Order: sequence, then structure tokens, then C-alpha cells
Amino acid sequence: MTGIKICGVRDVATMQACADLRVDWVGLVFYQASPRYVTPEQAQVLTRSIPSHGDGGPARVGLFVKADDETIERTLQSVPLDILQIYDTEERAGAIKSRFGLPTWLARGVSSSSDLPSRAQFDGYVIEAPHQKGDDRPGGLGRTFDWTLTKNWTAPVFWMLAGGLNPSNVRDALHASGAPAVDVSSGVEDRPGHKSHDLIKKFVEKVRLGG
Ligand SMILES: O=C(O)c1ccccc1N[C@@H]1O[C@H](COP(=O)(O)O)[C@@H](O)[C@H]1O
Repeated sequence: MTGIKICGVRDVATMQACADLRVDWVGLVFYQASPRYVTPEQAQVLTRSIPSHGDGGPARVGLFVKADDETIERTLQSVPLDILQIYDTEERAGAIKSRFGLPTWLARGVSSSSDLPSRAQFDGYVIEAPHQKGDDRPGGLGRTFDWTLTKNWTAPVFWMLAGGLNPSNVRDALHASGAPAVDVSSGVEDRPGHKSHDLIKKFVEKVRLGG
């Protein structure tokens, strides 16, 4: 079954909606420039509102952008994250993986097939649209890229497709990319940082049923 990650959750009701829909992962954004930013204290309340991953709830993914060790450490003291999603260099992401010992996904923007990772350095890759000059953040911008780039890629480890997905395009994206999992944030919002339960449900139905 295609994996589903709903990213940028900021309220308990959305967290519970994601758990009820049995999505695989929920993402918490620890990047202050994002409209989806949550503090570690807010994230603690959110993570406690649903069953732990071991008890059948979605795995909690923490997003960090160019974060130092102290920021990640302080977050982990409050929030039991299952996976780290890192926006930084490979070297820095590798150091984070070694230091914190948690499954680590590296986000990678791709504009051509030569940007696709070939080494199994991480536990997963989030493959998304490339960063553009003037962007105030490296993701969550609702921007797509050429999904066919991944079609013939032999991925070295698990990966997911992200960037500009929504209920209307996710079937085409899955077909064109061959992705085993999808990640969505702005495409299931009715305004930046505010998730729509209706759009989340529609997205999940499209992925699972082709609805
Ligand atoms: O959501 C954000 O604001 C964000 C900020 C910084 C880094 C990543 C962010 N979001 C991630 O970007 C991709 C694509 O998002 P979208 O569906 O195009 O809105 C996804 O992994 C988000 O979790």
C-alpha cells in the first residue's frame, strides 16, 4: 500500500483525524520561518493526543532546517519523535543521524535525474521540488517538479514524493513517478498553516482508492 505522510500538523483535531485515517506518518515542522512551525511544547501536546507509533498511531516525523544539535536535542527532550527529516547538507544530516541515533530522512530537491541519490546513506529520502532563489524556506511551498524523473530511478533506500501534491494531482503523480509513498502539506490546507480535514480525507481516499 502507498505510504501517506501528512506534514505540518499544528492542532490536536488534525492530529486525531490523521490517526483515525491511519496515515503512516505525521510531520511536525520545527522551523520558525514556516507557517506550520510548532514549538517543542506544542508538539508535545500534539504527540500525546494520539497513540504512540508502537501502539498503532502514525510515526512522528520532526522537520529540521539547518538546525544545530542543541535545537534538535531540546526538541527531543520534549517530543518523542520517531524519525528526523533533515533539510541540510548530506554531511550535516549524517552527523545528525550518528548523534541522535534516530531513523533519518534527507530532503532532496531535484531538477534533473543526476540529483537523485544513489547511496543508501540515510533511512529514506524525501524527493521534492528544487529550491529557488528568493524562497524563504526549502519546502512547504506547494511547488511540483517533473515527476517522471524518478520513474526509472533505482532508489537505494525507501523514498517518498513531495512538493505540490493535492487530492487532484496525486494519482497522476503516483503514476508518473512510481513513488512508494507521498508527502503533502500545503495541498491539504485551506490557508497557509491551516489543515482542512476534508482535503486530508480526499487526499487519503485518492491515494488508497483512486477515488
Ligand atoms: O511545510 C513547511 O512550511 C516546510 C518548511 C520547511 C521545510 C519543509 C517544509 N515542508 C515540507 O515540504 C514538502 C512539500 O510541501 P508541500 O506539500 O509542497 O506544501 C513536504 O515534505 C513538507 O512537509
